[in-house]
Amino acid sequence: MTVIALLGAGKIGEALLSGLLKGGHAPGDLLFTERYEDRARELETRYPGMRAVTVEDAAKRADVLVVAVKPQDIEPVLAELVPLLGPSSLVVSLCAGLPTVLYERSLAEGVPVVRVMPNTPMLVGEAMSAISPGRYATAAHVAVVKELLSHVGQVVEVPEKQQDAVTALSGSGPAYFFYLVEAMIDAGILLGLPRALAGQLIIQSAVGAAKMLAEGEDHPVLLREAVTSPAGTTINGIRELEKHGVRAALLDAIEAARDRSVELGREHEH
Ligand SMILES: NC(=O)C1=CN([C@@H]2O[C@H](COP(=O)(O)OP(=O)(O)OC[C@H]3O[C@@H](n4cnc5c(N)ncnc54)[C@H](OP(=O)(O)O)[C@@H]3O)[C@@H](O)[C@H]2O)C=CC1
Ligand SMILES: O=C(O)[C@@H]1CCC=N1
Repeated sequence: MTVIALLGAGKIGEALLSGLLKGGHAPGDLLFTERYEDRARELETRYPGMRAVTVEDAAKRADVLVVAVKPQDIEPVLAELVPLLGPSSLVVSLCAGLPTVLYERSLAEGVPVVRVMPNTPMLVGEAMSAISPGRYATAAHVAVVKELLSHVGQVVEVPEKQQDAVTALSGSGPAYFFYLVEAMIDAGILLGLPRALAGQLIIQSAVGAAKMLAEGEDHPVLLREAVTSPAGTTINGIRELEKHGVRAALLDAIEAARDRSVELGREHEH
């Protein structure tokens, strides 16, 4: 089985480890590095068989090194990796905004790098991951990464220049859905429903709507129209959403997220 080492096991790193375990990956083939002992012990306890290792060990033993630190923390990680990696290594970066060229400039010549933007639904095997090979990554490297990520959800390959937009849409996307659900549960509270009931009503509605969308039988516009009866309740709700500019707010929000991804890349240009 492919040995995977995660450099930085925070939220997305843990989601990947947990998703791979659920997908049948052997815990002994999953390694991770962590800055703090306490976090390392916490993960080892939560996922028996999985081991915290040093960066050196990770580089020696892993077929795939997955970088999952915050973009702001990348420099020391790269500095540690420089003497450890060569063309037979494979680096997968999950970091928002960081281009493959940043790695290629720092690491030894020929080290293959694949940039990936996943999302946290990896935890439940429903990730959307977009992958882009860097300069030294071959079709075989791409196939390895695709296979790996296919255990935790869907995978698409995109040109690297689309990764900032992808990050804004599917990388950050789950947060926007959670935010909407949270706001709708509050609306239930406003209308006098108990919180647990409001939660159940909205979450199951979200699951049902997501399933209809995923089955792809109809365009979202048609699905929405089918709920919107003439002179009914839904159109009154929609009028308020339009009045408050929710569509424009979503366009602006996702554009702002894209801009931040571009900025994160620029902050590490030099
Ligand atoms: N969260 C998400 O939904 C997504 C995140 N990403 C990307 O994944 C990366 C991680 O994000 P996220 O998981 O949210 O962030 P977290 O801060 O939760 O995770 C990063 C982890 O890396 C650890 N770390 C930092 N430096 C080192 C180091 N030198 N060696 C070992 N571990 C280190 C951090 O420790 P400490 O806590 O001590 O700082 C932390 O546990 C980011 O680059 C982000 O852009 C991509 C897609 C989705
Ligand atoms: O907020 C972030 O920067 C990360 C990248 C995509 C989702 N979370």
